[in-house]
Amino acid sequence: MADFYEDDIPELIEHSEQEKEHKHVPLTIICGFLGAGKSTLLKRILTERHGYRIAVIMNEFGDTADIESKAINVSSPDDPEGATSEEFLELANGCLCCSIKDSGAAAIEKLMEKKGAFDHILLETTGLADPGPIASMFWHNEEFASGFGRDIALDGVICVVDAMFGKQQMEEDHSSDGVNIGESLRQIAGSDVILLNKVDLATPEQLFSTEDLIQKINPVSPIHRTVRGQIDLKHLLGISAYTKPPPPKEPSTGGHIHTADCKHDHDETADTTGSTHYEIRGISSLQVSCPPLSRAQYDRLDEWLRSVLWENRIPEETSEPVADGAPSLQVLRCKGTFVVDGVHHVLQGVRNMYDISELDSSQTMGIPEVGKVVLIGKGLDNSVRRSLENVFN
Ligand SMILES: Nc1nc2c(ncn2[C@@H]2O[C@H](COP(=O)(O)OP(=O)(O)OP(=O)(O)O)[C@@H](O)[C@H]2O)c(=O)[nH]1
Repeated sequence: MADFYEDDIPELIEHSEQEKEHKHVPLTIICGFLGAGKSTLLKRILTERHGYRIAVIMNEFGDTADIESKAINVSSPDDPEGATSEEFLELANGCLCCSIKDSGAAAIEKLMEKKGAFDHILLETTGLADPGPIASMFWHNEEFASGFGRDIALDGVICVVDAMFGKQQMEEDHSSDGVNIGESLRQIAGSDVILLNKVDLATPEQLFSTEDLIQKINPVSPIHRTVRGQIDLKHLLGISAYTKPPPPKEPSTGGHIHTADCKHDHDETADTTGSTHYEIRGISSLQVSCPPLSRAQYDRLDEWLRSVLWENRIPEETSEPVADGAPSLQVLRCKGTFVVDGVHHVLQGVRNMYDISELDSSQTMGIPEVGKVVLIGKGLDNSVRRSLENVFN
């Protein structure tokens, strides 16, 4: 799959009224660390009675050369051995299992011919570690959206993390050398929900320290502790992560709230504005409070985002800072909510695409006037934080 950074600068997307009314099938991407429990989660979804009609695509996506055939034996009364699950298999619980030896795009095209037989698509990205390019494809890719993709809407990205080995996997990620961002870190950064799975095998200290690390990388996405992927599907499906404001941060299941009394490390700096900055192995996250904005400040914020997301530089810098051939400032994911002239807005971004939409008053209950902007990526140091804060001054 082509590197998104090599593509031309995209246009900010405008949505027509007709497009807004078009009924889409939501799609959820599942990524996760090796052996973390992705297949176990999918098998559970395919075999349990949950009342959802879900189509699951189990395949390596986007790689037509060497497609991994994923052996999940899904049995049903008609097919006790799961022998025919390599094509389409309609299961007793209403799920549609789609495990075809074909490119992911073709699989989805075939699936969409059965539109109406299911109401949600789950896509497992087995061999493809970084969910970002796939999320970009389903989210506002004009070329894709003019084909069968126009019937699909990206609902969210889920990352399954091994509670026992996840921290070690992140710390040993060899590609996180300061220039390239490690794959496991990209998965955490690009996800909207994180399942900390296999908690039955981990010690309380392992759970806390792994959650702590995940939160440093991605401070906005909820973390749920699971055993064999057991979780109410309402936390995974229908979350509208790309249209709704980021959820208020809840403590992970298990209830660990970070305080000054914590025994484990918090490599974070906080200032009086409520901004926080975390950094680990080449990837960092930046969270900046956003006061109610005037129209002029909003325009400045839009300009700032274009500079950072499209040109990999803050406006104060005249050229893109480069480290060993790669931009030293790169944003993988951004989210935000803020008020402009009394109207709530939501910012969503995947790599260098972003979208700012207005919320109507029915959606703004409980959302505070003081908003926030969260960026996750590389090179998000104090100069970036100060530059963003200047926009609000
Ligand atoms: N004890 C325990 N074992 C689990 C849990 N979840 C999954 N497993 C086991 O862990 C192993 C790996 O699980 P999979 O679901 O195959 O993991 P995966 O992420 O699909 O693996 P890859 O596709 O190879 O990356 C299997 O033997 C599962 O039975 C859990 O919560 N607790």
